[in-house]
Amino acid sequence: MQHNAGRIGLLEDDPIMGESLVQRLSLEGHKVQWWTRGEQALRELSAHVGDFDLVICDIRLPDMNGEDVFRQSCCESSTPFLFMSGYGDIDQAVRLMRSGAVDFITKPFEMATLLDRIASSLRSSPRDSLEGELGISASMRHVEMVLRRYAAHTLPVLIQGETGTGKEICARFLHQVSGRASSPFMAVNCAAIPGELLESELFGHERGAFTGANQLHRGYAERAGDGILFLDEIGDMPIPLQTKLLRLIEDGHFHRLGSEKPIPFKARIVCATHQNVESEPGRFRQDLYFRLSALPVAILPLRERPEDILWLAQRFLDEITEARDTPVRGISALAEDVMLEHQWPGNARELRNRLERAAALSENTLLMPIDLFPDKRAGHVAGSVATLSEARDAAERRQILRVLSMTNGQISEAARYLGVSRTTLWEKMTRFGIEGGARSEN
Ligand SMILES: Nc1ncnc2c1ncn2[C@@H]1O[C@H](COP(=O)(O)OP(=O)(O)OP(=O)(O)O)[C@@H](O)[C@H]1O
Repeated sequence: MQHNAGRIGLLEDDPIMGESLVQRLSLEGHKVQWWTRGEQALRELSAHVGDFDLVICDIRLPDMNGEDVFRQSCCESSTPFLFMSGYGDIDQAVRLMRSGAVDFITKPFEMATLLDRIASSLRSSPRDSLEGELGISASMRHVEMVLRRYAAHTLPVLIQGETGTGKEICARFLHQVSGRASSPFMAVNCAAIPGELLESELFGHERGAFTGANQLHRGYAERAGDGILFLDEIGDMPIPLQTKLLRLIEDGHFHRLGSEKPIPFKARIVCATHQNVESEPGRFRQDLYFRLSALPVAILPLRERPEDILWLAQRFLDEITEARDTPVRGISALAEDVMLEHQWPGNARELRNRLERAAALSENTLLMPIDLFPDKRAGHVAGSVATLSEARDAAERRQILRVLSMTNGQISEAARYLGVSRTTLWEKMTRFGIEGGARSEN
C-alpha cells in the first residue's frame, strides 16, 4: 500500500510507545510532532491551525481525555484524528468515529496496520478527495470520505436514503476501497425474497431440512466468506429473522437450517434502508438497529444535491452509448435545463432509466426535453408565468450547476469560467440553494 507522507501530531504519554512511533513514522517520511499531555497538544494545534494533516491520539492521557482534546480542537480546526484505544474503549471509539474522528485502532496493534490506517486516513482527508467518485456535491463527497474512513473496520454500516439514491452503489464502493475488495460482495434484497424463504436463503440449509430441501444449500452468509454481506431493504426483514441476525452478530457464527453445527461468520455486514427503522420499534428490533447502525451513512435525495444531476447524467450516458448502438451523443442545453428543474422522485435510478429509454428511442444526436420527459408537456403551465427576475435567477442557477458539473464541483475553477469572484459564486450558490454554497472551502 502506498504511504503519503504528511505532517502528523502524536499525542501519546507512554515514553516507550511514543518514541518508537516517532522513529517509525519519521522513517516512513512523515514529519512528526510528539506531545505527551493533552493541554500541550491543544495549545500547539490552536497555534498552528491547518498545519497538521493528522493527529494520532491516545485516549487515556495524564491530564485529560483524548476525547476532550478532539472535541476542543474541533472548534478551531478540522484536523482529522486517528485514535488509539485500549480494549475497553471500543464504545467510546465508535462514538468518536460517529462524531467525526477519522479512524481508531485498538491497542496492541501491528505497526504495519497502523501505517496502513495512517495512509488511508491521509487519503480520506478532504483535500485529497477532490475527484469525487460518487458525486461532486458536498454531501456526496462527505459520504465518500466517510465510507473511506469506515473501510478499514469490521463494524456494521447502515446506509439510509430514499429509494434509488445510490445506497447499493455506496455499499459497493465501500467494498472496493476496503481490504475485502477481492472477496465476495453478496447482495440480498430482503424485500424481494418471501419471508418464509429468506431464512434458508440467508443461512442455507442441510439436505432434508424441510420438505423440498433435496440438497445442501449454502446461504448468502456463508457464500459472503470474508467479504461483504449487503442486506438491502433491511426494514422489511421479518422479526423472527431479525432475532437470528442479532444472534449471528453477537455470537459470530450461525447454523444452516437442519444443522446444529456452528459456521463462523467472517463477512462484514452492510445494510441499507429507505425507511426510518429507528422509529419503528414494533416492526424493527431496536437492539438490532443499535448494532447495525454502529457506523451510519445518510444519502440525500438527488433534488437536494442538484450539482450531481448533470454529472451523473454524463456518467450514465457514457455507459449507455458505450454499451449500445444509439445515435445519441449528448444532452442539449434545453434538456439540461429541464433536468435541473425536475424533482427526481426516483432519484438516480429515475435519471438512469430516463436516459436509457431516451437513448433507445431517440433519433437525435443531442437529447431534447421531449426525449427525456415525454410525460411532461412542453411550454408553460397556465397561470405560472415567471417574472423577469425569476427567469434570470433560474437561468443563472442552471448555468452555475452546468459549470460546476463541468469542473467536477471545483468552485474556484467554476468561478473563473463564469467570470465572477469565488465569493460572488458562493453567495449565489447559497441564494439558489446549491448545497456547495454552504461549504467554506474546496
Ligand atoms: N453515485 C452514483 N454513481 C453512479 N451510479 C449511481 C450513483 N448513484 C446511483 N447510481 C445508479 O442509480 C441506480 C440506483 O442506484 P442503487 O441501486 O445503488 O440505489 P438504491 O438506493 O440502493 O436503491 P433502492 O432503494 O431501490 O435499493 C443504479 O443504476 C446505480 O448504478
